[in-house]
Amino acid sequence: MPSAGASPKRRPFGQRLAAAMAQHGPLCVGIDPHPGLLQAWGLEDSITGLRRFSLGVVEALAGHVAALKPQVALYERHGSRGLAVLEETLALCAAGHVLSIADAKRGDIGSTMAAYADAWLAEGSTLAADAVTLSPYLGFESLRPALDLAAATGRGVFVLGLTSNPEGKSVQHVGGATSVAKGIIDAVANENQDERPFGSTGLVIGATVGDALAELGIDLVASAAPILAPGLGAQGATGAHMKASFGAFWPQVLGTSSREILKAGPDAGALRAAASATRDSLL
Ligand SMILES: O=C(O)c1cc(=O)[nH]c(=O)n1[C@@H]1O[C@H](COP(=O)(O)O)[C@@H](O)[C@H]1O
Repeated sequence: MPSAGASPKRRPFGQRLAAAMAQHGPLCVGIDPHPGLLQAWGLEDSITGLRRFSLGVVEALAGHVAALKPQVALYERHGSRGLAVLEETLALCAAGHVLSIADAKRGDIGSTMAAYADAWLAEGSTLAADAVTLSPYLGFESLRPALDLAAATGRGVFVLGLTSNPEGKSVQHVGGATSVAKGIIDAVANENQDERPFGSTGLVIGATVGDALAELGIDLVASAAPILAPGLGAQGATGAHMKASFGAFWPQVLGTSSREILKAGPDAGALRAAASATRDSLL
């Protein structure tokens, strides 16, 4: 069983991420083993294919990018053996000294949230990553067990603020100048007080949000949050779009792209070249 009370053995996630971004540039590569990508790599949609794909991505990119982000759903669809491959993938990230972000998008009532926190953030959990994505739409405070455990173990979280999908607006933009998303971003700012360059409570703001930050009057500098920005590549956003959308908040932004880079595999050199080209578009 994971041990929630263990003392931290590592620097806070926000500091470790800032160092990784300074060393490798502001790119995270998502590990999204879609059936079509497995096929394109010459692999079966099976546990063996999932394992070869996942370990191949980590082996190719550890030491070359700031972070890797396995998409948990694509392991869950293979059942318990898929989760075992995810555990192996996270362990290989740790061994390769590349930060891991488990894209699990967890969010539940507080008592259940504590169990999710144990899975993704506790010492001794085989699923623990350096950070996990969380959904705050049961109320930001419902995330408290995960926020507290991340702080205790030197891990981080990325809380959904403005998501990259077009449907997100129907919830997140509600309220205009006092939007639902702004309330979440203010709550994140409260978690990161006095932490610079940024704290360990991050935000997800889609690379595809266009003018939404300006329209909603959102100040990301005040949040002191690292910003995970998906939507780059396969969802249509480019580095130029992102720089226009984020403006003065750019130093906080960690772009993340999955399919656009993964389709360059399985050759490790081709994967690295695709990641480098995307990273360079963010510099
Ligand atoms: O939390 C995420 O990473 C996420 C949030 C969001 O708003 N939009 C979004 O696309 N994502 C994830 O980022 C990845 C994007 O994959 P690509 O579109 O292939 O680059 C997927 O795993 C999504 O689940």
